[in-house]
Amino acid sequence: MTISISRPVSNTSENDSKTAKVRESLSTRKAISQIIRERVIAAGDPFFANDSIAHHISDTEREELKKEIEGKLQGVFDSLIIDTANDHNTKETARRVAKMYVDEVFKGRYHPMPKVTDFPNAKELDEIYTLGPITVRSACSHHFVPIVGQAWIGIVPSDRVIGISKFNRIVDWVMSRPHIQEEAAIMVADTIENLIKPKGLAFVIKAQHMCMTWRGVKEPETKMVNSIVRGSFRHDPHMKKEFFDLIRAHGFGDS
Ligand SMILES: Nc1nc2c(ncn2[C@@H]2O[C@H](COP(=O)(O)OP(=O)(O)OP(=O)(O)O)[C@@H](O)[C@H]2O)c(=O)[nH]1
Repeated sequence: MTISISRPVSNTSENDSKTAKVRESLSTRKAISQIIRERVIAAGDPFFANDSIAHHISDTEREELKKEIEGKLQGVFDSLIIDTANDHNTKETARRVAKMYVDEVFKGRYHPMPKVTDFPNAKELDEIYTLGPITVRSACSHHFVPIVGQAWIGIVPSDRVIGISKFNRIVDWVMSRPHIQEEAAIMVADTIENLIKPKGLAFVIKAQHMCMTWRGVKEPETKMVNSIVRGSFRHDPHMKKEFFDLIRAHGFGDS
């Protein structure tokens, strides 16, 4: 008796060519960071560490970008000779750090600005109001370690006002990028100015840089303070003084 066993017919040369095509497309497919970078360059937009590139990235691409960053960070941990395959503490660290960069500490680069509703300045208020302290969290561009501090805002409104919580949201969004403090202050001031075009705008930031406390000179006390004054705060010394007196009364200068 002859028993015949039927097997699926395997067309080896056809399969080989399919595999080759998949390999080729994987090897020639651009990394998502490259696709986004080319888009940003084509638009003529800057992409320094403290620039937002959120408007060039879709939600799906952001997820893909995190995967790419995770792979690259894994390479860093491999080069640091950490046994991430067996060390229960660092097994998922590449994924965690990629997510932390894109969705949390640097979300001001990859996520759009929070929605800000503005209202008419119905009573035509043209006195100073101040807001603070606003907790500031950022990271320095030089070492990628935290900058932590406080900020105060002074406004003399024109015809539009925004809800006060939106100032905290804007500060958080702008600061959530790698920065140097001087440029961060200018960027926050520019963002607020573009939104409500106030008659006067003051922004003061006081922060401690972990690149100076945790490493380097290891100086635990030094804080950097810088201020931006525009419009009526710049032209009128009495208004400027009133602003600084007001924020001093609300904690600026206490430590
Ligand atoms: N102007 C300014 N400098 C900053 C800021 N954040 C960090 N720095 C400083 O940037 C400098 C970078 O200096 P480098 O000499 O390139 O780096 P480094 O050799 O690691 O320097 P050290 O920190 O002195 O060890 C350091 O002195 C930091 O203290 C900031 O927001 N503004």
